Amino acid sequence: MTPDAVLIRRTMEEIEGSADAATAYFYALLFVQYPQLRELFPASMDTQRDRLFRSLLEAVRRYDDRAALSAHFAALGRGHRKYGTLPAHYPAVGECLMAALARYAPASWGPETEAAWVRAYTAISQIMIDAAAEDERRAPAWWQAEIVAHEQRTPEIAVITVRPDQPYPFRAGQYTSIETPWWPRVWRYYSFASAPRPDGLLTFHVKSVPAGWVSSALVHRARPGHVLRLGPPAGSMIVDHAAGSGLLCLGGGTGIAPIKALVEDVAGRGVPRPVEVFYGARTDHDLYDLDTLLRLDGQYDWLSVRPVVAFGQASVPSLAGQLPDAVRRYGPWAAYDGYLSGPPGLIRSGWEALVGMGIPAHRIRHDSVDELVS
Ligand SMILES: NC(=O)C1=CN([C@@H]2O[C@H](COP(=O)(O)OP(=O)(O)OC[C@H]3O[C@@H](n4cnc5c(N)ncnc54)[C@H](O)[C@@H]3O)[C@@H](O)[C@H]2O)C=CC1
Repeated sequence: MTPDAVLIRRTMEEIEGSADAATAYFYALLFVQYPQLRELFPASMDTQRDRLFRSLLEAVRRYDDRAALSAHFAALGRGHRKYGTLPAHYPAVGECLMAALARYAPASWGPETEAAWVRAYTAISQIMIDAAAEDERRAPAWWQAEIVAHEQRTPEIAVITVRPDQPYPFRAGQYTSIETPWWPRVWRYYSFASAPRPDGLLTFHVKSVPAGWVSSALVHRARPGHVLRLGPPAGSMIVDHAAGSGLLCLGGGTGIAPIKALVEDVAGRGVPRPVEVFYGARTDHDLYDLDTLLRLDGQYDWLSVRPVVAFGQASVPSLAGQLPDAVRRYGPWAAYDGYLSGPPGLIRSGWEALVGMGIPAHRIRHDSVDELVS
């Protein structure tokens, strides 16, 4: 570990217990000193506070892995364009961040620690600013997308199709951020439920969650004709077409959406390779996209789809129990690439199961668990 990383880690350890107070102080200071920045943030700051702290923790965790750090913050810099973030905003944020750290980590703060933080913050902001500037040359900061279809699959789940106002380039397995007209500046992440299509339309599977403003609005309020905003595509849960290995995919709940996109991607390549999909739901009523997946299963002999139902009697042929346990009953899987998509608990237990069955960690792909919960 570099000396800077040691100092930075110490600050974070000290601040961990009072992270909420420190982030609240940081934002209060920022909005008092720089009131013009307030309009870049949502009216309610609850989720935003957690995000900042998680982002700092992420930076600290990866501080000595420069390649991972750069990739993470470059994506964050591109993602910040949709908020209207400008290079001039970074020093203001840095100044208030240092003030919050100094106040809430007094034991580890001092000239040396401050210098280490300034170096780290300067490097990170430069990565974000450069990535945003480069992105500006080839892509808009956001896309407007009109809802063209809204299909209610269960009382909580809707399948929503939108038409972006400009071409939207992405890869199957990726996700984007969505803002609704009802909650300005509140963005949530959703995976694309299809591979890129010739008509340019994009589809998302949305489940309304308790206290989920964006998801509830998308499921219960949004209708064809409403216009959403989309951020840039992100995520690395994509198919490596250079490799010929099989794909072992675990999709839980609406987590089946990007898995379906991956299946379409493999089909579109026309190079058959084994794809084994385990589609999990709590009860068989929650298997809202089973018909589509079974249709694909019938169409392609390299694809196998197995529904897995955690609780209750199932009216369709399916496996019983939790997804990772069901996967363990089949195999061997060591030669497969693993894909995990669904609630954070499933990603964690699925990851352990796949590693336990011999798939190396670097061949297991999933999205950031932090982004899924926010
Ligand atoms: N790219 C991704 O990873 C995507 C993730 N999601 C996430 O998927 C979730 C979908 O929510 P719901 O449909 O309500 O899912 P859910 O709670 O109904 O669970 C879906 C499946 O995951 C299993 N599961 C849940 N917790 C588990 C655990 N701790 N260990 C093992 N298995 C577990 C359930 O048994 C079920 O088979 C949301 O959190 C959403 O953010 C949704 C779309 C894409």
